[in-house]
Amino acid sequence: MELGIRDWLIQQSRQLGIKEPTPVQEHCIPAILRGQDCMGCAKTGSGKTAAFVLPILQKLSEDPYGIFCLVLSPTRELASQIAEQFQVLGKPIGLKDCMIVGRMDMVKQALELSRKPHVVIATPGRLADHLKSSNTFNLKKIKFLVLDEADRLLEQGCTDFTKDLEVILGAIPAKRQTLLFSATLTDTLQELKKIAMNRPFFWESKSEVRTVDELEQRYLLIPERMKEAYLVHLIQKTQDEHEDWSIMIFTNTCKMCQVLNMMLRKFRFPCVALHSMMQQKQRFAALAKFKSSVFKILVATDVAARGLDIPTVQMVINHNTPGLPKIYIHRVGRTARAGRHGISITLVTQYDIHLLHAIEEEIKSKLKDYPADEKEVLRILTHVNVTRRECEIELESTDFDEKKEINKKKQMILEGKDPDLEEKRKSELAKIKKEKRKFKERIQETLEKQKEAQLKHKLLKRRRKEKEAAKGE
Ligand SMILES: Nc1ncnc2c1ncn2[C@@H]1O[C@H](COP(=O)(O)OP(=O)(O)OP(=O)(O)O)[C@@H](O)[C@H]1O
Repeated sequence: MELGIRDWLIQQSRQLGIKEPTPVQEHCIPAILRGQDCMGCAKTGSGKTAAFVLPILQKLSEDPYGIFCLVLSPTRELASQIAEQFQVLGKPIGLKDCMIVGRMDMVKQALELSRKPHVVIATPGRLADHLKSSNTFNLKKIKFLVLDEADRLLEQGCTDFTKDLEVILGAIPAKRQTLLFSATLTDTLQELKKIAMNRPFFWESKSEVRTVDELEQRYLLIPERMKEAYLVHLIQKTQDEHEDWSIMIFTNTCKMCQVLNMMLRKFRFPCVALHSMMQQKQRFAALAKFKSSVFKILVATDVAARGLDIPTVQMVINHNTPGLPKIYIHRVGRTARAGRHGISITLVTQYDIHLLHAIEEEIKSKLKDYPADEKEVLRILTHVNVTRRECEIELESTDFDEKKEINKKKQMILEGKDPDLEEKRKSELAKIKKEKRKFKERIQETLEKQKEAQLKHKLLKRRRKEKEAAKGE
């Protein structure tokens, strides 16, 4: 590499199969080494992680101290993956890293932080908790702040990181290098520019199409009640036709994820689930089993949509059409990475056609129809639907929904809210809304009655006039 990267790092990169730089690396690494802030927007699987890990390690090797760099990631699994890249590439300099993510032992983490690791890789919530509760470490001397999946960290999705980011940004020095990366930076560009304060070097891959050429993108227009039968059919077909295969299935809720996983297991498919209602240890274990091909199917919610790099994944199936094109881009980006081929199949019902159009408009490419064997799907339809229903009943008999409520309450407590008060507030709000709706309906009714009366009155008047006119004649 002619990018100013030292020999030891080049040697180390080779161990990861990194020989020639990808475009995002070619452009961003020199800028980072020059000391500039950097915003890199490049397609999924194009090597954005090494684009920041390599120059940071080089700078660290020139002046090693802790805590030198802070990396923020939206999910715990992605944080763990970034930590792995730092560990492999930073081995020759004896890199000390530390991962600070939620639902893992906080005391152990505090101890690790106090030992001044070179690099801290964290999810915002847990790091903010440590900053608020502990004085055994500080981030006042960090040289680098990295926001991986930067747009996700800034948007107000179901997990809102903005408050935690405020705490973190308040704890780090203003004089630092800020590096922001994602495959979808453009929506949040202005907010991101505020975080990268020193007129950042901005690099975006030029291609019009937002997904990679090696990805074959298909859709299947089907009725809602046939989704699972198609899913089973697609998996069976892949299993029959390929010796080496691996599929990621994305669903929209934790419950659906759990039901599909149970159902596919009943069909003896080797699959595991990954969603936010699982214990963190289970989550890491599920991912490890999928990565090592012990299980060939991962059924996941969008917690696995961004950043995860599992080279063996050949197929992504969207069990639901993503409501946001951005989510689609990240989901299908779990396959066809680093120049490999891959296929994505999105299940679209008659109610989701507008979503499909929005996706096509955003990615600047048309999805093609997938030719499925409908007869085969019809043959298994009843069996699949009965099995699915059985799994739903089975799940309902467990405390899955209850756990969800408990998790919600826990989250509220962490946010400093009183769950009971919140509950009351919600039900009162619902009551007020209901009353308002009733009031509106009553007004509507009265207006309609008035209109009707006016019409009747007009009609009578007209008839009377007509009668009088007739008499006059
Ligand atoms: N220069 C390179 N040559 C070959 N492979 C590379 C190179 N750089 C990175 N890779 C490999 O490409 C894969 C994808 O890289 P990475 O996970 O960094 O992608 P990404 O751009 O961050 O994707 P996403 O947007 O999905 O997070 C990894 O397995 C990585 O080891």
